[in-house]
Amino acid sequence: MTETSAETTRAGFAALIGAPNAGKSTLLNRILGQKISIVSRKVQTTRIQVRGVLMHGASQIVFVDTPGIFQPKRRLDRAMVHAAWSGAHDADTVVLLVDAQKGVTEEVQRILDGLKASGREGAILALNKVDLVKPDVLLPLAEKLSDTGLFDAVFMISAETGSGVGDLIAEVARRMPEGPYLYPEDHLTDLPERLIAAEITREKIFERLHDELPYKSTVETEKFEERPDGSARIEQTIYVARDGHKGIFLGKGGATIKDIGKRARIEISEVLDRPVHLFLFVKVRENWEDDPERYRDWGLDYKGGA
Ligand SMILES: Nc1nc2c(ncn2[C@@H]2O[C@H](COP(=O)(O)OP(=O)(O)OP(=O)(O)O)[C@@H](O)[C@H]2O)c(=O)[nH]1
Repeated sequence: MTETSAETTRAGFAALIGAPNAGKSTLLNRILGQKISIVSRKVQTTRIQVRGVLMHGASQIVFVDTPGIFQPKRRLDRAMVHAAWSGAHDADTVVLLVDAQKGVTEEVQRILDGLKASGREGAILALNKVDLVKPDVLLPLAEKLSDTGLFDAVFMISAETGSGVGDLIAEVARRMPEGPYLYPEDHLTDLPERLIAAEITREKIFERLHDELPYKSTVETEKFEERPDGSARIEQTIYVARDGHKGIFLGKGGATIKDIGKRARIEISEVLDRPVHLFLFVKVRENWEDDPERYRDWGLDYKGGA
């Protein structure tokens, strides 16, 4: 090696895997200290692999936030699960996040089986949401999971409060392979800003509308213009599956869409760190879930869902 710097640099990929709602997005947002991955109380809100880059000492960790792994039924679901597993497969380190309150559910068991089948050893186990459970529940759960032989480190964390997260990061950093940095040091995410903006609007839709409707819609940033005054002009379309859904998204006198737009604009402007003018449109596009183009936009493999 011709390394001349005093300290050896390390860089690699860490995949966060877990059942839907385990807290992957919350953890990633806490680690990176900025909102980049959509968080919602509803399951399966992460459709794309969001990468965040963290510098920790001389280590650069590229985090991959995978869609929750669940039993897939529809094509889109299958593509998401496929993306989650390939994220884990390509990573240098895998962190399995388990909701300590729920314990080893059927979904968790399926992931354990998948990990075992992949032949991967030495994953990191992070028992999350420890703020919600008593210590006497945690220890037996940690033991039960350790007995699988799949993990060589266990952490008890709360992605919500940050407790234990520092130790987890230090361990991930330690496991990164030696090598040059993969991204510039100040690089936070390789998600293009237009995609971040679309994810934020999608999150506001989830907050404002309930039941199945948000799942049956998608948001795309159609135009993203930097203006001379330093602000950004963003046009987004919310695609809905049926004409009947359009009215619900618009609301009485356009009240619903206005509210979604206002909340989204405030947050997009915060995250992008400049004033934002946001224009939202609602359009019907039947079968948007079966359009290969959309899958590419989300970083998913259309055939992965075949
Ligand atoms: N009390 C508590 N709640 C948490 C913690 N971590 C996550 N949550 C909550 O759990 C819910 C799910 O969190 P997400 O981060 O969206 O979960 P996810 O694993 O990314 O979910 P998918 O996108 O569906 O795969 C949210 O309501 C979070 O606020 C924690 O440590 N403590």
